[in-house]
Amino acid sequence: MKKLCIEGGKNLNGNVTISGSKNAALPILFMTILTEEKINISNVPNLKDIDIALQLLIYLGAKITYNKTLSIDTSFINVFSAPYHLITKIRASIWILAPLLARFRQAKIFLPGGCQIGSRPIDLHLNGLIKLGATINLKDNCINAFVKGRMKGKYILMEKISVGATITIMSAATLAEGLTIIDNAAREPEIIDIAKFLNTLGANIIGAGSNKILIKGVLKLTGGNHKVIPDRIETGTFLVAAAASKGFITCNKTEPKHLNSVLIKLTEAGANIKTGKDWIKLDMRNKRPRALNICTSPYPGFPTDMQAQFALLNTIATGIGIITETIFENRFIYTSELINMGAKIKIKNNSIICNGIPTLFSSNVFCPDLRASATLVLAGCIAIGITVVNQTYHLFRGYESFPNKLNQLGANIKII
Ligand SMILES: CC(=O)N[C@H]1[C@@H](OP(=O)(O)OP(=O)(O)OC[C@H]2O[C@@H](n3ccc(=O)[nH]c3=O)[C@H](O)[C@@H]2O)O[C@H](CO)[C@@H](O)[C@@H]1O
Ligand SMILES: C=C(OP(=O)(O)O)C(=O)O
Repeated sequence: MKKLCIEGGKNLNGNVTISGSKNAALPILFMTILTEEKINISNVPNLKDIDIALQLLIYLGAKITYNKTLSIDTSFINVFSAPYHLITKIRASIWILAPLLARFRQAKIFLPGGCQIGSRPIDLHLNGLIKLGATINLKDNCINAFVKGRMKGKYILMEKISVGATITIMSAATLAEGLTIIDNAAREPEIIDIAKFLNTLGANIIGAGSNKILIKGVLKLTGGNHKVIPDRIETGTFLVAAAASKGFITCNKTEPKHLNSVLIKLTEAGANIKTGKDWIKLDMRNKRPRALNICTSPYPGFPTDMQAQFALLNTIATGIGIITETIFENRFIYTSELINMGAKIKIKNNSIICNGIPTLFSSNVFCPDLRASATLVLAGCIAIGITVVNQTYHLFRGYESFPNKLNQLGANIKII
């Protein structure tokens, strides 16, 4: 596995172009199964997770070509089960289940993979499908699902807000008979993008972005074109890169509206922020951040996927900051690596208390998950000395050209 060797002590300054959203592109790719007609998708990020999703589609029989835009033709799909070695590599593979079930009335998949940041059950996905009429058997980590005829629209009250389960139910309900109402739905921008994509194909979805989504099932979807939204978590990560390194950055091709809660916290930390239609500028030159208190929550709250990056900001801030994680129960594994770099962090229940110090020192660190990987790379960029970042598999799952983009901002990262 690749390692990164980082010479630290750098200010990160300049312009960065934000890639398409991983967490919007992945479900959209699997939803191409819902139609027999050709679909063109642009702004798909070049990531390991996307490669795996495409391999899964190809395994099922899809024909895929790429020329700046991904063209996907799923009319040839004739396999309804997916292989263990692919499905278990990514969390997003769960989203193959509902489209197969909706179009072919059957699917067989293993439990999905993804970041090990908690137990991450899939009960809400499966219960949603069962409510819509599917029969599901779960045995030996394998899900066997089938349905007689079309699924039937229902009122579904989500007992917990889940991005993934909201997407599964939207997907199934699109081709179901009658009206489905998802109450207490996730409100993330990725959900809005998915609804926009499905509506382009002829679906009838309203309310995405609110906590109640109404889906009137249609018999068939057509083909169409879609451009994936910018990656708000990649944007937030680069803003933290500049804020933690006393830098000045412009993130281009992004969507400032999707980052409200993150921008509020960066401003509270002392950053000077300006936004335009598709750009965000952050200036933190000659300033140490002020420590922040943060509590993660579903959108529009502060994203759990930005928790680790902001913990890094607190490590070198003035004062004491408390970050509380409410979404995943095991998302602080990376803190031991930051402590090895000198950070003063204590874990108490689902919070980390950080006493800011002026600088971190280099170390040999190991990446436990995706956002932690990016955080440890940024820590290496600002620490004194040479940091070696090991286990970078997760980093390349979710960030396009991360070392290159950082090097263009003045970092010195070598892939070894
Ligand atoms: C590929 C992708 O888009 N991943 C994102 C997605 O993950 P993912 O879709 O897995 O996250 P969810 O929103 O579903 O999870 C939220 C909470 O609900 C729980 N839960 C979820 C499903 C279920 O059936 N039962 C259940 O109990 C989870 O364990 C977690 O505690 O949203 C998370 C929350 O914003 C992000 O951190 C991930 O980056
Ligand atoms: C947790 C994440 O990804 P996944 O759900 O794919 O594991 C993430 O994107 O931060």
